[in-house]
Amino acid sequence: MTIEQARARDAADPLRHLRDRFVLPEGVIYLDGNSLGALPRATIDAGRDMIEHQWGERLIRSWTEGWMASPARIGGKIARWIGAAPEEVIAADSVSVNLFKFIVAALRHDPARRVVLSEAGNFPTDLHIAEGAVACVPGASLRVVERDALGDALDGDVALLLLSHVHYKTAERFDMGAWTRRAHYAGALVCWDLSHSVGAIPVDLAAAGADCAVGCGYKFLNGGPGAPAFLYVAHRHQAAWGNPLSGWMGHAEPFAFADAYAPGAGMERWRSGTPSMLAMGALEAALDAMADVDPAALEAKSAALFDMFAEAGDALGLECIVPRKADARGSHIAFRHPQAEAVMRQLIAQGVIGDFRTPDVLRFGLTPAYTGFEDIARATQMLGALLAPADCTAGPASV
Ligand SMILES: Cc1ncc(COP(=O)(O)O)c(C=O)c1O
Ligand SMILES: Nc1c(O)cccc1C(=O)C[C@H](N)C(=O)O
Repeated sequence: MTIEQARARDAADPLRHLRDRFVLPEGVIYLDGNSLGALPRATIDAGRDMIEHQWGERLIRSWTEGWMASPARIGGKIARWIGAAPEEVIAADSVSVNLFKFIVAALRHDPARRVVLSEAGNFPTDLHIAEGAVACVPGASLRVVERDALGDALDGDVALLLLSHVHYKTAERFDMGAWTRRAHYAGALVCWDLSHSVGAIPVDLAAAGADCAVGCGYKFLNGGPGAPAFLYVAHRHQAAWGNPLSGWMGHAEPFAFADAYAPGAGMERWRSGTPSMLAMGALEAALDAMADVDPAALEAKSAALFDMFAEAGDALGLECIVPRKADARGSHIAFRHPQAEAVMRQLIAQGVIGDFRTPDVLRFGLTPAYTGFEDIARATQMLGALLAPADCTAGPASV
């Protein structure tokens, strides 16, 4: 596709106006929103208000003027992105910390089952945290198997199946409904890590019958570096499950300053310590900036961006490691290339920001809210120029 054709597609894109809601630096084609989302313009003013007014002027009064309620309020704003009811979601801590909470909670919930099952090659923190969490629970162990062996490994010992909805490297998407049903049939609970799906493709935890989920605030939700993550617990489990990181902010009455812990109602118990309010404010501003956007429209745009990139990749002879079927993948494209690291370094030096993932993967995030067709046309042209073998037959540029 020529640059002119790509521009025409951008002009016809019903989501094109969303791009203006983000700060996108001149001279940069940003294809890494699946790692760190771009800065929403609204976050700048919200950050100023948070610092100058809420912190600077209102000082400690802000805790009762909105800060204490913000994890649940923000959770309620995330709910629409994941097919949850507002009171099933809360913003808190990091994905890593929240995974720990759920793994220990699930193991405690059913003492007859001692195994946490996950996929080999899952995002490292999921496996590392699971390794640490099972070590805290007597008799528990972690079972890690290849994707095609998950079904057989889902036996009567499994307490929790821990899966990333979209794989961070290959973008493969699990069929959430089918795998949740399989886990339930085996008597296990499921925890979905939504880090690479939330904010880019529709997620429907309720329709899938999911038990619990965690997700990231700084990728497609654009909440800023180190943004708070979130937790989801289905209504039906909320009363019975407990947070092993039982900090005072998750207490039923934090300001009763009691010695003994009593869990807060609903999702409140999944809080642990004091939230970072500057980070909460940035995440909330980002969610508000996208509150009118339909996740299905984002998915359709993501698919169109993917197809354009994949076609260009085919023409360059690149090996795409992401499924071609739109409903079997997330919102990035990735190629295997023997010189992936060097190629990505050069691309970044030229202003095309994707990333390299070991050992040989070139990865490009497609953030439907702000990535344009012209971005893809230019990025793939630059990629093609880098990959083209040096033309030894050509003479000097001028004679
Ligand atoms: C699937 C997945 N889970 C978790 C994380 C990150 O966890 P944390 O926010 O705790 O660093 C990432 C990316 O960093 C991820 O891709
Ligand atoms: N969280 C990150 C960070 O603090 C530094 C660099 C990258 C990240 C990431 O988010 C990595 C990302 N989850 C990935 O899919 O590779």
